[in-house]
Amino acid sequence: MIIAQPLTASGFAPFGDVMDASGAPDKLINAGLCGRYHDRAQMDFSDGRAGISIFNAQPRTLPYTCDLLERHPDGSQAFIPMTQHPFLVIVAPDEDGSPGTPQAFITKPGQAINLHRGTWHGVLTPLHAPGLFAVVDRIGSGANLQEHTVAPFTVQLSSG
Ligand SMILES: NC(=O)N[C@@H](O)C(=O)O
Ligand code: NI
Repeated sequence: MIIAQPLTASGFAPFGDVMDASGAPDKLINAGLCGRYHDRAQMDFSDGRAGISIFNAQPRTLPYTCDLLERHPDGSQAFIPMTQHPFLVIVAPDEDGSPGTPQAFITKPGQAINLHRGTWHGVLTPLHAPGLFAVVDRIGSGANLQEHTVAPFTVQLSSG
């Protein structure tokens, strides 16, 4: 059983970026009526181009069982929730081309993530309906997908 930890930029740094509107904005724009949290994610594509898609994903129940991790060798992948619902993020370090020990995070409402290119992760895992997300990732040739079956593990939100 893996207990999901609150998502923080520092905790997630080995895997990707956390984007949100917390703290002071980097810029005030639009006559001071809008805070811009500027350039908060490192997009990276080996070729092709960046594309924006909308995902409508089925919510999962907890405890969540994961038996597959994947990664995108040719590009980063950002998941930007279109609701205030928290969602589950499962990632793992690479160990000689295979996923190492997985880690799970639970987002706070309003947090978005950008998985760095090649980061092992579980597929998008909403916990509440609607599971609506804007997704920014690579549009290009080839599958840009490496999947790895893992020994099934379960994820829960807290030990309580
Ligand atoms: N398949 C797809 O576009 N999405 C996955 O990569 C995912 O991480 O959810
Ligand atoms: Ni993915």
